Amino acid sequence: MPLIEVQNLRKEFKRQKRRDGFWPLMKSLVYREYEQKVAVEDISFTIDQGEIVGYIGPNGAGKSTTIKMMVGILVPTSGAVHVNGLVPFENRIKNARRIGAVFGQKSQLWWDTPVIESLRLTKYMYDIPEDRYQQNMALFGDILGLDEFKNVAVRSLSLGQRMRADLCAALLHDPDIVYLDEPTIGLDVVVKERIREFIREINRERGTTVILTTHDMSDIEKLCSRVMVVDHGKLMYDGNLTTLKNDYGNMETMELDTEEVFVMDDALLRMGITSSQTEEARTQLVYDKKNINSSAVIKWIMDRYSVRDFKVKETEIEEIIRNLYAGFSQEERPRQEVMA
Ligand SMILES: Nc1ncnc2c1ncn2[C@@H]1O[C@H](COP(=O)(O)OP(=O)(O)OP(=O)(O)O)[C@@H](O)[C@H]1O
Repeated sequence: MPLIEVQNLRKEFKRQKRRDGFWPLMKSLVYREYEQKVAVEDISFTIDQGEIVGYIGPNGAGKSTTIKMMVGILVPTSGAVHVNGLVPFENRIKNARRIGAVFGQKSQLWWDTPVIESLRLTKYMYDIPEDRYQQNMALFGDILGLDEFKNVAVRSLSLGQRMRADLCAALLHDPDIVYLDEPTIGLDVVVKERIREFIREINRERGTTVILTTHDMSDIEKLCSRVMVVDHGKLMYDGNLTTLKNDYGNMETMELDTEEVFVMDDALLRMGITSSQTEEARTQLVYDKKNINSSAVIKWIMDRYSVRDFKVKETEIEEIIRNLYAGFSQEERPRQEVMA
């Protein structure tokens, strides 16, 4: 049986219509008008124990709403969620004991209390046996480097330190599932790497299932074998990263350094090549490698310019996701900029 089962899940919100202008605003104070917002629309998926799944999509796509229904904070309008065989909103306490959650912007620790005391309080809250607490503190503390700041009050921690402390607190009671919302946002590269290592380790050592929402595509590349892409409340893609890359990652970028100033030519535009300048005043040409061969492009350039240097770059995952959205947009809705 899958650990998480989501079937035809839907969530609608009723919200008051906003009116602009003085009289419409006055009128709306007397006559309240509501509009319906479908935040999650007919989403179905299953997640097995031990998976690390990236749940991604642009702002307002419906990611948090889905996760809130899996945690039991929100009641679905229709459809069903089962976690560990339980309906989360009917079994909030039981469900809470088996899950951990870290929401990037909010800490679950006691603000004025030193980290180590906060973690001890978590131990009592979840009734964690002393020996298990010690084992977990040793493993987590080591990877997360908690010793550096364990006696500092939570309010005085840097963002990266706080995130490390929060991750430790969320996993102390050995949850089966952990929901991580933007766990690396705003952190420097070293701390990001430490946090990713921690996520890999608890998944490997403890078999913890991880559901990760992030706008940082390196998190996805480094951690997730499976990605679910949600947009406008609908599940647009569910599969592995390699297929996502193969299906949507056909864009190639050529970076050029030429003696002469490069001027974009109509012939290149007609071939579907776009150009931009890098900060170092190099030219970047972007094209679909399904249609265009990079040697044909470089030949065209070399016939006209003295090329000092050029390199062809692998497609960045951000580019893939942008293509993915652009693909959907052509079919369904106006093009939009995603994952800036
Ligand atoms: N309590 C609520 N009342 C009304 N509308 C809501 C409520 N919560 C979310 N929404 C709306 O539902 C849609 C989906 O929101 P949700 O927070 O799930 O998106 P998200 O993908 O998590 O976005 P982000 O990446 O910005 O966190 C948005 O249009 C949002 O404005």
